Amino acid sequence: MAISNGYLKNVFEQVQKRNANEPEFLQAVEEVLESLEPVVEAHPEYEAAGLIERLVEPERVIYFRVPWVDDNGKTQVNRGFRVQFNSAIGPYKGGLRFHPSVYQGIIKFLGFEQVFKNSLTGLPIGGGKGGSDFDPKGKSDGEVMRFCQSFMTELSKHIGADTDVPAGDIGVGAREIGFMYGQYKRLRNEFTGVLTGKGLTYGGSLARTEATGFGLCYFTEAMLKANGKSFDGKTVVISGSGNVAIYATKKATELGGKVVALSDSNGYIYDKNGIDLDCVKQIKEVERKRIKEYVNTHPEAEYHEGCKGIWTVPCDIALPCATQNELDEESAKALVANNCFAVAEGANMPSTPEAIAVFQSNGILFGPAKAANAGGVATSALEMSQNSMRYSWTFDEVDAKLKGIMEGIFEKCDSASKEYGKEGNYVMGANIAGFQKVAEAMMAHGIV
Ligand SMILES: NC(=O)C1=CN([C@@H]2O[C@H](COP(=O)(O)OP(=O)(O)OC[C@H]3O[C@@H](n4cnc5c(N)ncnc54)[C@H](O)[C@@H]3O)[C@@H](O)[C@H]2O)C=CC1
Ligand SMILES: O=C(O)CCC(=O)C(=O)O
Repeated sequence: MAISNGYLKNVFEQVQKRNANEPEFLQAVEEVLESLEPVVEAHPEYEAAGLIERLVEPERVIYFRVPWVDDNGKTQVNRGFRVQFNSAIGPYKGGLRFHPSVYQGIIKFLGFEQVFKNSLTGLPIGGGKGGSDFDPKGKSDGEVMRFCQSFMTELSKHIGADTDVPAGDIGVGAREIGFMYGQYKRLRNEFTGVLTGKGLTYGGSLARTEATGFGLCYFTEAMLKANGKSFDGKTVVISGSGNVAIYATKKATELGGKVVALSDSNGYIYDKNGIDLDCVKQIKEVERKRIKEYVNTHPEAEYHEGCKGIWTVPCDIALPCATQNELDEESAKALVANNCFAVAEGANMPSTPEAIAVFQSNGILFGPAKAANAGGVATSALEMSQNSMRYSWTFDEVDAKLKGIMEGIFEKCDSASKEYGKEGNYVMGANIAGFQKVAEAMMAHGIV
């Protein structure tokens, strides 16, 4: 599909010119603008207000030096970013990613997607994202701490509980959030909900750790139910083995599915008996080792080098939970050939546009990331609410709210797809439903 509406086409050409070296950002913008054609045609006032031109431009991009000293006494310098994309409906909200592949284009694509995702949750949160090209892999706890302290020393000038509330993403888990929170508190002398994903002893929410993976399964369950299907007795393949993949595995199993494969950036494991999640958690969360360790204690399982091969494992339901563009056209065709009937994205933008086209033309139920993985940020917003109230809900209370939010998101995607004559196209549904609230707020605020 290409953009045919003249106004949107012009805007996209301008975006291409201005961001020529940021292919991931262009990919994310193009998909949204394609979806918005019927909405923009129904609302000529958006063009008059330059709404789409403003929507594709971040409100603010912060780029900073992060110097730190390694265990050998050598000074290292990384790049830090925070993209405050859109605050029309609430304070900027979105994770921080620490990975060597991070550059401005990755953070901009993530920040842009976050705007629509956060809107879909129905909660008052705007969109932002940040991170660094720092690689926590192979670093000591002391090195990670010194990096996090340096990163927060600059970031603290730009964030706040009512301004911008970062959280985790790839490479940023409980350890990193703890170090950053400690530094923020020390610099500002404030105990405040400035980060989410915090530890339970200092303001974190129960169920935030599980939320993205659980939420993905709640969304998928709602999508399956609306189409007369369920997880029960189904074979499931999940890529990644980090926070999202681990808790998606847990919930998919609780819902009756059998998860037979997981991966990391080196390769994938296949266990026909169903993945032993305690073993994966020990390898990934405690020992911080590679997924191939799994076969040492599970000789009946297989390990294969290279992460792309995971999509050739026969399954009914596929949940990509690793990283952007990990599932390409060839992988999508392999899933179709093996009779996979549903794909839902736990990672951000894991399927290439060509892969999505394969799913859609083969009638595969497809839950796009903005909708399907919104459970993490939704629960972060619940953490913000609990921090403001100086109160903590129980695990079951948070989990029940999360489930309700994910079912609500599916409903929004489904009804927007129907309203615009594209029933079952949840990509369009998510983009349109996420856009509507942001657009109305931006129109109300005038040209800002
Ligand atoms: N943590 C959260 O709450 C949320 C995360 N996400 C997205 O979910 C994805 C995963 O994030 P987390 O689980 O939080 O990160 P994580 O750092 O806990 O885990 C990432 C996992 O993906 C693996 N990985 C990285 N590149 C890979 C590749 N090319 N092939 C296979 N595996 C690969 C890593 O080895 C690691 O196991 C990312 O796209 C992130 O943006 C989306 C919504 C919320
Ligand atoms: O919990 C959050 O604020 C952010 C989660 C996130 O980074 C995401 O939704 O991609």
